[in-house]
Amino acid sequence: MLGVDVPPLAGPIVAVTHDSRDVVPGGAFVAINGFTTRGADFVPQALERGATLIVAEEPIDGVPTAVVADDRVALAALATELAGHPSHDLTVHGVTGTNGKTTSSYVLHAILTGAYGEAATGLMTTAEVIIGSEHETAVRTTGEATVVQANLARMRDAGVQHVVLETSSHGIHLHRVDGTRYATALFTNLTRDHLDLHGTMEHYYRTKRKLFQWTSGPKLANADDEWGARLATEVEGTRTFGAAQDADYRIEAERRDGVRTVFELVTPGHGRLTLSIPLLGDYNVHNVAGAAGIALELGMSPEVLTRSVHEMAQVPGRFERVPAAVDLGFEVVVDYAHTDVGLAAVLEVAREVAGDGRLLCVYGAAGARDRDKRPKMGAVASRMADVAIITTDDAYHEDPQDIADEVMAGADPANTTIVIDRRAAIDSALRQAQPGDVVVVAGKGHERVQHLATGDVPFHDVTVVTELLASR
Ligand SMILES: CC(=O)N[C@H]1[C@@H](OP(=O)(O)OP(=O)(O)OC[C@H]2O[C@@H](n3ccc(=O)[nH]c3=O)[C@H](O)[C@@H]2O)O[C@H](CO)[C@@H](O)[C@@H]1O[C@H](C)C(=O)N[C@@H](C)C(=O)N[C@H](CCC(=O)O)C(=O)O
Ligand SMILES: Nc1ncnc2c1ncn2[C@@H]1O[C@H](COP(=O)(O)OP(=O)(O)OP(=O)(O)O)[C@@H](O)[C@H]1O
Repeated sequence: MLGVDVPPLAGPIVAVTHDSRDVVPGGAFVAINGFTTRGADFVPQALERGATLIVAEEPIDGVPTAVVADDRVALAALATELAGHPSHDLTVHGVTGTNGKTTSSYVLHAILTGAYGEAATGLMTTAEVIIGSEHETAVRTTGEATVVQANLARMRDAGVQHVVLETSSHGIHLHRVDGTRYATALFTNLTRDHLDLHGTMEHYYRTKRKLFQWTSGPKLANADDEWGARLATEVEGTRTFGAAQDADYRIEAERRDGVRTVFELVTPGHGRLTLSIPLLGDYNVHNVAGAAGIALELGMSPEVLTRSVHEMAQVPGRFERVPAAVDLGFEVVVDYAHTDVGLAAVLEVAREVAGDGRLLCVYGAAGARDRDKRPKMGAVASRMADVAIITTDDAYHEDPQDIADEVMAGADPANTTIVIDRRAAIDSALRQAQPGDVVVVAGKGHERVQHLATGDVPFHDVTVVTELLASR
């Protein structure tokens, strides 16, 4: 299976992992040569925990080792074999791109659920893993191969038929989806990101292109994105969606209808469809158009498609409206925007919804990464919101006050204050909100934990907002 001779084994391998802390007796440990540490250093721990097979790129002194050309390829091969190649029994839909993967994945999942029923569908995204009616919080966008294969196997065993798999470029590049057979592929867009892993945009693009090269069935790329347009010319059988005149699935006549968006999708096989979606923002029209295109390419009826997107639930933590606020006459929106660009996008849509009302924004910058964006976020919030409250995001090992001060450096003190405690900051915004106003709580979206130097604490913005409103 690994293409190498393995040392004699006492019995069959019962499990595989790349993390010595997760080794079980009778399991295999793949010692990965990581970016920061060497898995080989943890072989003694793996053996202590009962590993009966050690796999590595180099022989390990004194330990019978199965030497492989690529440790991550081997990890995926073992994981896929142990899970029994579950993707071969499923229809797997891959969604990739820099932005919009999670939202597009939810839309496609909603359409597939509308067509085949909840029990027949599954989803793996940044926000959640869904197996039929069961929802679990996800850890990564695209988990390790062991996680991907185990989840696919659970879905197969539960009777799921269609799985939407959000596929990050890390997932592709680090072989987390090797062994997964994709039936369809959707590409949302490509913008500057993850260059620490890829080095160049060209490498980033080529990594995402692999998903399309692996997929035999329907493939759809965003014609309004230069990389998407290129993808359509480079991978045979790829069709396009977007507002571009030559897009196969063309977006037209987009308009906002309260807290919904209505648009027309001009399709190659079913003429002009009118879609009404509970999502706002031009980018979400693109996310729906791509997912709708895949569904139609699969042969789904336009009626099922139209009904499914009309009735779809909100996407967790992506412009998620908190119902409890609506009764009080204002809107509270929880969003995952955690960069200046993301914040500007969400505030632009929120401003439209607010109309003559005021826009209040609670936000913060994460610790331990990308300090440049902090003052930029401060500037965006001050410019676009009427009232801005800087608070703590995931501070990690940093002092939240230091981060807030750096955000404040770009903000206008005339409309910005700092409230370090996130619950108190949200409470302050809610207390100031009047009927007609919109409060945006940005940064953590679907997340349920806040990472602080003092430890992890449970924190879920939607829950906190709901609790605070209930206690009024
Ligand atoms: C940058 C990146 O992707 N890093 C991944 C990489 O880490 P690494 O090479 O630094 O690992 P390492 O710390 O050097 O450790 C080497 C090996 O020793 C093992 N080890 C380590 C300690 C120990 O006690 N025992 C042990 O066995 C580790 O499990 C690992 O196998 O290999 C690890 C094992 O495969 C991954 O867990 C890790 O993902 C980290 C956690 C991560 O944060 N990844 C993010 C960036 C990511 O993948 N994000 C994308 C989404 C991107 C997006 O679209 O926004 C995602 O799909 O989630
Ligand atoms: N098609 C799109 N184009 C540009 N921006 C988008 C698009 N879709 C969503 N966004 C923005 O990106 C944010 C994250 O959206 P989403 O979670 O769907 O993307 P993602 O690619 O899955 O990112 P992540 O994996 O970090 O969740 C949204 O809150 C929105 O501000």
